[in-house]
Amino acid sequence: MAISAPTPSVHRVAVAGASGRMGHMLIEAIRAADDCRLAGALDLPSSPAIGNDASAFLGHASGVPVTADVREGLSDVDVLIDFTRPEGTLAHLAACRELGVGAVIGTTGFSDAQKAQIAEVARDVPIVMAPNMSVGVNVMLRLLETAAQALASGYDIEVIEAHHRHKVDAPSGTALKMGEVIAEAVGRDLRQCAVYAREGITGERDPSTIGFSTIRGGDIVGDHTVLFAGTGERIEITHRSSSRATYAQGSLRAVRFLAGRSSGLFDMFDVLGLRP
Ligand SMILES: NC(=O)C1=CN([C@@H]2O[C@H](COP(=O)(O)OP(=O)(O)OC[C@H]3O[C@@H](n4cnc5c(N)ncnc54)[C@H](OP(=O)(O)O)[C@@H]3O)[C@@H](O)[C@H]2O)C=CC1
Ligand SMILES: O=C(O)C1=N[C@H](C(=O)O)C[C@H](O)C1
Repeated sequence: MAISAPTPSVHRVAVAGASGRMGHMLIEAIRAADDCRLAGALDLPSSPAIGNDASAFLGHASGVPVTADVREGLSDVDVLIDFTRPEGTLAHLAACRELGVGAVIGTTGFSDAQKAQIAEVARDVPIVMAPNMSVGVNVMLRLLETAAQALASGYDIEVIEAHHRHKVDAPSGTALKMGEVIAEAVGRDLRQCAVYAREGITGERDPSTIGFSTIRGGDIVGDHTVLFAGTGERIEITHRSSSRATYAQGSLRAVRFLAGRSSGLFDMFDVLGLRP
């Protein structure tokens, strides 16, 4: 990890997916932060927000128009925060690489090949990527490691997640990360042991599996429970988000973390000092 430019006092931040649920939350959080300034706002050409002031929804003028021109949107920027879709994030990252702009990636649903492309871009620009930017979820990931090591045999492990009706990927990126952390802690390979659906005559549960259940409905912001079900007892570890503000605040912590870094792929364990 190379150290380059001095840490700027005000971080110039662009937001991709500027009119999405997280885009709005991020623009609001940037406005409230003394050390960050909105410096770019990207959205799809089909978005009705194109050409409007990015903060118009707050009844405020930031002076930053929403644009579909990625290079224009990144022309005066230190870090891009991207909560969009995998194909959008990858297109934005190509421009970040060209322009030397860092990235905070919250988008979920990447394939392994797409994750490898992101790692490749991180050789040239600094990137924080995490399926969940909240402090609580990242602390829960550490708790899960401990619990899974202690409960590796005799306990059936199930990951249950619930999200709003608009979510397009399943299981959530957070649920998958929880599965990965648990699988590693108990010495299994998630690609071999994950069970994503059950229907019909499934047979008895294979104790080496990690099961996933997905609920979609209403305006649920994001709930994750990991169940360790033994004989005569069960442990449930749950995180519930009641506001997207935690994701936005975590993203701004990631922006600050990237200042002065010139390359490397990091996650929220690095940002929050939770790396073992
Ligand atoms: N890491 C974390 O902490 C969190 C991660 N997420 C993840 O962030 C992502 C976005 O979530 P959310 O804000 O709820 O979603 P929304 O659908 O509300 O917002 C997505 C935004 O991205 C735009 N967009 C869609 N496709 C593309 C594309 N191909 N290229 C560029 N822009 C695109 C949308 O434009 P349009 O509306 O015009 O389609 C919209 O502005 C999801 O992957 C979600 O799982 C969400 C919350 C927390
Ligand atoms: O789409 C969402 O809303 C969320 N997505 C992330 C995920 O897939 O884990 C994080 C959070 O749960 C909200």
